[in-house]
Amino acid sequence: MSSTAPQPLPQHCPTPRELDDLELLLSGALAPLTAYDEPGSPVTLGLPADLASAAAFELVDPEGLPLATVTRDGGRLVPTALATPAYGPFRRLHLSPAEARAAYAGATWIPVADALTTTEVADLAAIEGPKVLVALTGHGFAPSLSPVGLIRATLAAAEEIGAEVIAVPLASHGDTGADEDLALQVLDTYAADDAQLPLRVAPTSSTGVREDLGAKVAAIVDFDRPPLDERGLVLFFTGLSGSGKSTLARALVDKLLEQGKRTVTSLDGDVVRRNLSAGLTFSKEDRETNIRRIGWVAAEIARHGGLAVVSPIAPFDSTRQDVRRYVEEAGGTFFLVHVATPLEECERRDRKGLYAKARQGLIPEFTGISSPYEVPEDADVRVDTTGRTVEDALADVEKALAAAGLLEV
Ligand SMILES: Nc1ncnc2c1ncn2[C@@H]1O[C@H](COP(=O)(O)OS(=O)(=O)O)[C@@H](OP(=O)(O)O)[C@H]1O
Ligand SMILES: Nc1ncnc2c1ncn2[C@@H]1O[C@H](COP(=O)(O)OP(=O)(O)O)[C@@H](O)[C@H]1O
Repeated sequence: MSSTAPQPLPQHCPTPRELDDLELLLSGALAPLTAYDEPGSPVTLGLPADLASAAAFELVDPEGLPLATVTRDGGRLVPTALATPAYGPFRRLHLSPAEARAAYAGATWIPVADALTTTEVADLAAIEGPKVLVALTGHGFAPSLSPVGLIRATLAAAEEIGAEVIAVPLASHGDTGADEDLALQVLDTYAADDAQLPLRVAPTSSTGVREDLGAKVAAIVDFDRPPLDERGLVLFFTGLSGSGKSTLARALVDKLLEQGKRTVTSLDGDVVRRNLSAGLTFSKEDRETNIRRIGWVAAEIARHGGLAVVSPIAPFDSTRQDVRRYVEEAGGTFFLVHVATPLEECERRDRKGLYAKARQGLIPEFTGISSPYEVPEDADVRVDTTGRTVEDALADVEKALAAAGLLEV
């Protein structure tokens, strides 16, 4: 007897940008777009190689909840809703165009992509009739505030204006022109024939903290985006084995603890491999897993305004970029220190005798010998420790941190 049980569809968890797109495709907010990968549209879906030719698959959220099935129609990837996420702050404000029109038809529709100033609040309060502030909370669209910060700031302004607030997670697609066009299209869908105002803030500009904010809005902005030197910070030391990462990181951590201004979490490469990453090898895949784990923990520390000092080899550029993204998405600052001590000096030091073993072929895939190290081109500071004292080399890092307004040691 042959089994005829249907095979479950393969699953894929999209990026935060693609998840925002999914919500708007399904709610009708991106009309006339109803699918990913329409010709000429920035609303695309990246798929792993194993799904590149799958006829159908499921999109799941990061917790594994199936949100939609996707089928192919020519080159288009057409989603059909399975579930609507019921969680997330201010979910009740995520109205589809149909829901929003049922509630607020006849209003003036006002897109908001940053905290509103007192002048803007006064101008908007002077507009006659009902008003709806449309907070554009999608991934990367309003980069000066987090999505929840933007909604909180908009709600505070709305109280003074006498307006309603809805949240529309329109994401940035990395192209200002395309972003503005999509914003216009989305607003047209919500406003239909009602009055609407143009978008005031260039969507992808990081405007920093705006001047002239009312007290309530300013307090929300301060909480959401504290000054640089109070924000979460991840100091990421990368470099060859023996370059001096741990020594510099440890010296810095000690100074910070003596100073007593901030709490510090240290995630040293060797130490992490004995606990968080126990059992991982030095294959490319396992190294990437190791660095992403470190990055994930460091980003959570940054989310709470903490300071994490991490010092793995982290030989691959793309994984370092992933960590930068995790940290920045958590509202923290990522600061990359390349401990650029040359291989010859690291090998001369050979503190643990590993280079000698690697040269004899006793340790496979050894960084710098039989496994690559991709030199970072995005380092905030580069330090070659050859012939220098620890204090002297560390001073370069401290100067760069101070110059960036991040930390005074
Ligand atoms: N094959 C191979 N290649 C490189 N390094 C090796 C290897 N095997 C063991 N070790 C020891 O492990 C430490 C590096 O671990 P990391 O977690 O920092 O490496 S990675 O970021 O995952 O590439 C590294 O420690 P550090 O000297 O502190 O860098 C080495 O002591
Ligand atoms: N200026 C310097 N900064 C950091 N380490 C130095 C310096 N000069 C010499 N060293 C020595 O280099 C070695 C670096 O080892 P370590 O800090 O464990 O490197 P890594 O963590 O990159 O593997 C230590 O023995 C340290 O004493």
